[in-house]
Amino acid sequence: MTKTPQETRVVVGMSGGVDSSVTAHLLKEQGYDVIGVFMKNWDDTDEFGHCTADDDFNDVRRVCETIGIPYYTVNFEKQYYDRVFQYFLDEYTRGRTPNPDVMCNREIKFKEFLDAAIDLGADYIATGHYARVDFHEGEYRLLRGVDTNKDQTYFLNQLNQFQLSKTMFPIGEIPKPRVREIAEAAGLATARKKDSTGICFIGEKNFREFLGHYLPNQPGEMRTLDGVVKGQHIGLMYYTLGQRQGLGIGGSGGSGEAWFVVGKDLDNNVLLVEQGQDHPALYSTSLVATDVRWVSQRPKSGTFRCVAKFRYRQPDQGVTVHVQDGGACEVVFDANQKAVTPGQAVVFYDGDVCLGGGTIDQVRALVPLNV
Ligand SMILES: Nc1ncnc2c1ncn2[C@@H]1O[C@H](COP(=O)(O)OP(=O)(O)OP(=O)(O)O)[C@@H](O)[C@H]1O
Repeated sequence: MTKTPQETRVVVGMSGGVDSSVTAHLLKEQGYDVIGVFMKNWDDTDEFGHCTADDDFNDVRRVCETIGIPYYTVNFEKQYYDRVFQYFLDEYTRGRTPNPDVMCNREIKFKEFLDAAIDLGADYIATGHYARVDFHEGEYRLLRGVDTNKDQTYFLNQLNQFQLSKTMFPIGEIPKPRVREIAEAAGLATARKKDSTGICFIGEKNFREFLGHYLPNQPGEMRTLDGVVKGQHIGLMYYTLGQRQGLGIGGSGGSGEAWFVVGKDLDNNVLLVEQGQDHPALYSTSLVATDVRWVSQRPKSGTFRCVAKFRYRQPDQGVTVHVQDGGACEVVFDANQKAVTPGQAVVFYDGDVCLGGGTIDQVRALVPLNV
C-alpha cells in the first residue's frame, strides 16, 4: 500500500546551501515528514579554532527552524578520509586527475548517509542535486535535471537501482533562478548565499599548497615530444592535461605560441609540453574506461552508440562504446576530443537518461606520445 506524504519520512541532506534548503522546504510544503541532516566530512578548523562546517551547520539550523523541521548532524570524517580522500591522493600519486565528487556521491552521500537516514526511519533521502529519478518499465532511471545548465548527473553516474529507489531530487524539476525565488519567498536564510565552487575539502585554499601538504614534491623536467628540455616542473601532480597556465615557459621558442601540457611520463618524472592550442598531441581518438557501472539492472554489452561527456558541462559528444569482457569499455569518439584526462569520469547518456559511467583509464592520443 502506498504511503501518504504524511506517513513518508524523508531525510534531506542539508549542506547549508540554497539548493538543499529549498529541497527541504518543498518537501515540507508537500506534507512529507521531513528531517534535515548535516554531514561533517572534513575538519578544516584553522589556527583560530574556526571551521567552515560550523558556519554551514549554523545556516542549516536557521533554515530548519524557519521551515519547522528537526535537524541533526552526522560525522563521516573517517569514512570520507578512507574512501574519498585516500582515493584522491592515490590518483594524484599516479599522475591522474581524480573526481572526488563522483566518489563522494557513491561512497558517502548515497551510502553512509543513506544508511544513517534508514536508521532514522527514512523511506527516502533527498538532496539538492539537479537531477531527476523516474520509474520506467520496471526500473529506476537517472535523468538530467530540467535546468540543463545545472544538470549534475555527471557526478551521480555511479548510482545503482537501490540508491535511486531511495532518492528524491525535488529541485531537479526546477530551473535554478526559480530555486532562489522560492528561497526568497519562503524567507530562507540561505536565499542569497553564494553557490559553493571547487572541491569541498579545499574550498578557497590554494590547491598547490593544499596538495603539497599531503604528497611529496618531485620536481623534474619539462620536455617536448622530441625530447627538448623546455624548463622545470614542480611535481607532475600539479599539472593536468591541456593545462596552459602556470608552466612558466610563456611563448618561448618555436612558433611563439603558448605551451600546453600534453602528457606525463611518470617513469621518468617528465612533463610533456607542446606548443599551440590545437597541437595534435592535445587530441585523442578514443579512451578505455574502467570501474564502469550501469544504472540499469540490465548492464550494457557488446557495441552500442550513445552520447558521452568527458568532463562536467561539456556538450554531448557522439561515441561508439565497445563493452569488453570484464566490464571495461572502449569508447571511440565520432570527433577527435581535446584534453581527455585520465582519472576523470566518462558518463554515457541516451537523450535525458544517464546510462552510467566509469573512470577514464587510458586515452589514445592522435599522435603517439612515446611514453
Ligand atoms: N555537508 C553536507 N551535509 C548534508 N548534505 C550535503 C552536504 N553537502 C552536500 N550535501 C547534499 O548534496 C547536494 C549537492 O551537493 P553540492 O556540493 O553539489 O551542493 P550544491 O549544488 O551547491 O547545493 P547546496 O546549494 O545545497 O549546497 C546538496 O544539495 C545537499 O543535498
